[in-house]
Amino acid sequence: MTSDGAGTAGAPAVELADVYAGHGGRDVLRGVTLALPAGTVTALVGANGSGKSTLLSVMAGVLAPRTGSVSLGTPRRPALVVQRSAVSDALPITVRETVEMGRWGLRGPWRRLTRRDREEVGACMERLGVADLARRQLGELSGGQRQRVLLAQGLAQEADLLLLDEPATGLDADSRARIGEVLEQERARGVTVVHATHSEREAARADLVLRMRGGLPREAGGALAQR
Ligand SMILES: Nc1ncnc2c1ncn2[C@@H]1O[C@H](COP(=O)(O)OP(=O)(O)OP(=O)(O)O)[C@@H](O)[C@H]1O
Repeated sequence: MTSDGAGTAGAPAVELADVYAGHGGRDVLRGVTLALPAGTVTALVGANGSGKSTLLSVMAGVLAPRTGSVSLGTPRRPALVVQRSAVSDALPITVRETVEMGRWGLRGPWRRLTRRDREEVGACMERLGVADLARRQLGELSGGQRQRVLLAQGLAQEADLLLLDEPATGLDADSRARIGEVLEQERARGVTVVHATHSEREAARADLVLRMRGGLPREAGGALAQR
């Protein structure tokens, strides 16, 4: 796979070179080479099990490639927002505490949050429409509410690279629209966004579409489809 737009929209935010990676000794990604331009939105599409989450984990640095290299164009850590099903219902934690955890990478877990941290946490909850749930336990929320809280936590990290695993799957129309707006806002701020999706409509709004098949992103959506 190549990303023809890499030279036109600035330096790559993330580059993979001949990456093989997987789980339990079985490769899911098989020779992935790509460069995603900074400040763009990329949609990752493909069937269940095609490797979208695996690719996001490799970009986030939480899954090491067996071979090949991953380089990020920014010294700041990327923010990875996992699917809500990957987070235990049993965690005794409130919505506000969950979003505050997004600041730990900036402050460290045991340091008091600053006023600016608290303001940013509040702003992120507002953006995702979960501010009125701040005192509720994460485990007692609906799936869609929890997904929005996890995205708020991702935003609170103020990362340059935002990696989202199906952020809008299973959400109602209003919530999907809200998340679409948030992705646009992040892009306008210069953040590079990569999101896995099963929605062709959501994918059509992205600058670049990568279709996972056979362990490779097979298609670049006709190079970088500038909007
Ligand atoms: N932690 C794990 N341990 C073992 N195998 C895994 C693990 N995570 C994923 N896999 C396997 O890796 C393959 C790719 O999974 P991955 O979750 O990356 O696909 P996906 O495209 O994100 O799927 P979906 O659309 O269902 O979320 C699948 O065969 C899956 O069973």
